[in-house]
Amino acid sequence: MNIEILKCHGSNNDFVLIDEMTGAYSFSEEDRVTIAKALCNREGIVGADGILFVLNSDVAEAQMRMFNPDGSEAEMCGNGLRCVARYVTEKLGKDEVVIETPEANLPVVKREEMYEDIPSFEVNIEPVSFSADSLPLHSPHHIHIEQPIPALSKDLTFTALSVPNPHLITVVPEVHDENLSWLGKVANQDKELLPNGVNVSYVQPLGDQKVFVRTYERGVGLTNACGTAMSASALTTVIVEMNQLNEEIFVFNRGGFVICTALKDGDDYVIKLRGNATYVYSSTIQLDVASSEIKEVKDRTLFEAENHAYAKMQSYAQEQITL
Ligand SMILES: N[C@H](CCC[C@H](N)C(=O)O)C(=O)O
Repeated sequence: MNIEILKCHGSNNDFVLIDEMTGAYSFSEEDRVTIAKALCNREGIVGADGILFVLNSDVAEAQMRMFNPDGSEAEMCGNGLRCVARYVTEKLGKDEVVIETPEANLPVVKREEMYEDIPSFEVNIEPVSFSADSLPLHSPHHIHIEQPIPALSKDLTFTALSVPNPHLITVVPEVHDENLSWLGKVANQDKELLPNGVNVSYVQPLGDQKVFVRTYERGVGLTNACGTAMSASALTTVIVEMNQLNEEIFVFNRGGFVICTALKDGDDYVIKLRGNATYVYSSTIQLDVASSEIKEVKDRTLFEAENHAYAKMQSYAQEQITL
């Protein structure tokens, strides 16, 4: 089958967006898993941290379904939702729409530039829960805020929350990728402790309302950035009184930076995630579902200007981390 693809990214957490609103495709659930594994494969011709299927919705302007490279479907994807927000708002000629996701219909809005020539999109990250059952995390504690998890580490403490995909957050003085990789693998292998797996993030404080976040993503591994993890990390820094509620928190990552704001609505938290939604290229892929073989059947259309602009924003972000 031929599939039109749009390669895009949020903070260099990159995705393949496939528009099903046109009715051109009728993917089975098996097709979605095959497409995710084939197109995300970094040894293949495309390579990505996930697939964003954009579908029609009965309850919102569009629906997003996100699949990890291992074929698993995630409840939510923050960087991906910004890319879908840009795609749907531009397609419908609106600045604000609602996107249906598995556990919530989320408002998304086009915001002003956050860096020279980088328009920003702001999305709601919710529902948020600190209940261990919401991940699920099988633990003697109902709530984990800076609590040890002996099965994972003898000296780190963790905050557990779902947004609504599952996250473990730990604050560290310095980020070491090899330690995080090991921790992420152990956490995602222990199906007794975390039956649905988990995204694991290190948070390094950088000063007032500024953090660096590095994430080992469930179903992927280490990525440049994880939108839901950066949001969960920002909220965690508020809960542990490192940063302020209702104030912008600049979350730096390997791929750039985003701006998170944690808000409280009664007993519920919601996190506003604001960041880029950059297009890299569009193309047409021919996929043989039986063999999972893919080949490109059209020359790529490159979005060179916006990638040039984004490269400048990314080097600005790298400078902030080393300051
Ligand atoms: N790996 C994540 C899904 C993608 C989330 C991430 N790319 C984001 O931007 O939030 C999970 O399985 O929960």
